[in-house]
Amino acid sequence: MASILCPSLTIVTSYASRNEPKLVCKLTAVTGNSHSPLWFSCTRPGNSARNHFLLKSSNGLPLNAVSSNDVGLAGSSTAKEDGKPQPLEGPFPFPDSECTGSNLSITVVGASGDLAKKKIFPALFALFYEDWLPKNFLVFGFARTKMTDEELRNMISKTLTCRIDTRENCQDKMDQFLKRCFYHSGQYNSEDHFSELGSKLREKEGGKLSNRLFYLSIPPNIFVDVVRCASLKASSKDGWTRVIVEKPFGRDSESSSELTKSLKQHLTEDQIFRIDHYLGKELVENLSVLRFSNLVFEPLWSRNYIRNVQIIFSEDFGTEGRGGYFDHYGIIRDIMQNHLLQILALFAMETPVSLAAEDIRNEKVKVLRSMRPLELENVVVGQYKGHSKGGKSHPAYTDDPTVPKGSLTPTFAAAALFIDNARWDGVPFLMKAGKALHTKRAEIRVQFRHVPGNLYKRNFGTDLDKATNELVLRVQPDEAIYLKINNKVPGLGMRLDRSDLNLLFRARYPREIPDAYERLLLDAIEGERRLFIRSDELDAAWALFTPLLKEIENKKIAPELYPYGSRGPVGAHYLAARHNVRWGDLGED
Ligand SMILES: NC(=O)C1=CN([C@@H]2O[C@H](COP(=O)(O)OP(=O)(O)OC[C@H]3O[C@@H](n4cnc5c(N)ncnc54)[C@H](OP(=O)(O)O)[C@@H]3O)[C@@H](O)[C@H]2O)C=CC1
Ligand SMILES: O=C1O[C@H](COP(=O)(O)O)[C@@H](O)[C@H](O)[C@H]1O
Repeated sequence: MASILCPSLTIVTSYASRNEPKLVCKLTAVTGNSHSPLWFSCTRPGNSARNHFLLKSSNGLPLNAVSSNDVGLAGSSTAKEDGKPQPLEGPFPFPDSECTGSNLSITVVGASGDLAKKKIFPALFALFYEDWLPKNFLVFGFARTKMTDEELRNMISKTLTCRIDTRENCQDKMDQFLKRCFYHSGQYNSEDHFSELGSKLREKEGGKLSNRLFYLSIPPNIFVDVVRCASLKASSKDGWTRVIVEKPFGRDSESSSELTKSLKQHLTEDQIFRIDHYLGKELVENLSVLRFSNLVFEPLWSRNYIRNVQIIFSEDFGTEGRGGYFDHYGIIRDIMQNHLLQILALFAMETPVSLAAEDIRNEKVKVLRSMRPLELENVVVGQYKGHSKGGKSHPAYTDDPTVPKGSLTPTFAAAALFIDNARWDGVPFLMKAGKALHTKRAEIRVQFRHVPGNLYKRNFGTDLDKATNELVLRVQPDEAIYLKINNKVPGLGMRLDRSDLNLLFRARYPREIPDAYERLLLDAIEGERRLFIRSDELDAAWALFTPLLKEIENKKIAPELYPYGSRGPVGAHYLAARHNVRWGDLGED
């Protein structure tokens, strides 16, 4: 029995959040302005647990409703400056509901590129596969490369995968998905070509109300052209238009604010979704849950109990194939200024007023603005050199033909940062990021202070640091949260040992963890901005790093060379030692 009473009852798009149990759908029926919650069984013919309508977004706003912030382009928006959720006032449009038959069109600009193939199309398919996309959706690829729809489908099909636990209908689902994929070839700065795209979108949308999402998976020098052409010629006339922008968002404060200014000539801030895919990673989402929903952590979350925090990123491969891009940016811009700094801000923020996007982003900005300017003496830079191991030889960074000979661009950096506020005064936040290291890993390590007057002091030997508790959030691979504690070795003597209280996600939750791009695409579709970067966050992040980057470049600081596949430059250890810190990842492979 289908129990969605669509046309006869005006139902606000207040959907059960994707984070809530899916078997119960809470619908809000509206008569005039009053909201009367109703409980519906969401059974549909041939239903499965995943076939439910998703009836409330996680920020409490009507899911997929066209917010007044979204409609139209710059100038026509009535967005409130503080970005607070708008009060719920009827009547509400239902742009993505089955009730209105409205349409969602997603255009991947740069569809022929690496990121599109590797991440975006597979993430869209995964969302479709798991029934997260609205009933009427279209995917368009746009790029200069000449391709037919069929060729695009063929290209995409090579990277689609199904969730392990529900493999049965995989091929069917792929076929259904690919039928919704189309391609248009054009120049990125041609209004005519975007006008053609707009016509094709209209034709496929079949006159339904349309919401349009553009994903800019292209080099940054063409962002503004695309936004101009798309907003003039291919934006939605009756629904929302949103644009996901990939990093890099400039390479310093000036270029970043120039980019923001140019984008805002065509879009309102609420239409711009600046993506940082680390914010979409499962364990980064879990950081706030761990802290704010467990009594045992939040009281310890300050200088009173935390000795230092380490945010570590390493890759066991070099810039293979991306040397040209990378040399213009370097590891500080590529990883630290965005991914690691975003994690730091989430880690260190005060409790937000609510989980609403603006409340969280307000707190993150405060952290970024409280940070002490980064000094060169608190930074170590490195670059990998060629190395042979086990009969295999690995090239140096400067062996990459797309990298200028003699390049000083860092492929490794370590930094000590400080937040000059009451909670974190004096606590070193150490960051380390590097390519071509011995392992691939991203983690957050929290080292706690020594136990005052520790009764077991003499059982630890001379190195009390080794006996302090350490909390580790392993973002990847093998997502885990573990806490290092001290315990007694069983037996008649009193020997102490260190063990892990270990939540290994793969063991506890056998289901595959969604890719970060799935979460972020879905959020953009839902209009949930919590995991996207607001322009003032971006300004604060650049304000912190720009003077340091300029100093490194002006002074032509030579990076310390480290062998491909090693643990990076020793300078990183001296830096940590100067702040009485020992890198927590040293003892682990
Ligand atoms: N690849 C990755 O893992 C990651 C990428 N990013 C960011 O995502 C965006 C896309 O990345 P990626 O897919 O690797 O980029 P690509 O270099 O693969 O470029 C994407 C597409 O843009 C077009 N293009 C490339 N260079 C130019 C140019 N100079 N002028 C005009 N068009 C060009 C090409 O399409 P065509 O020739 O058909 O028009 C290409 O297929 C970039 O901003 C990147 O920084 C961010 C994180 C990770
Ligand atoms: O943004 C980037 O991220 C990737 C690493 O992403 P991950 O999800 O695979 O950890 C990095 O390789 C790339 O240089 C950088 O631009």
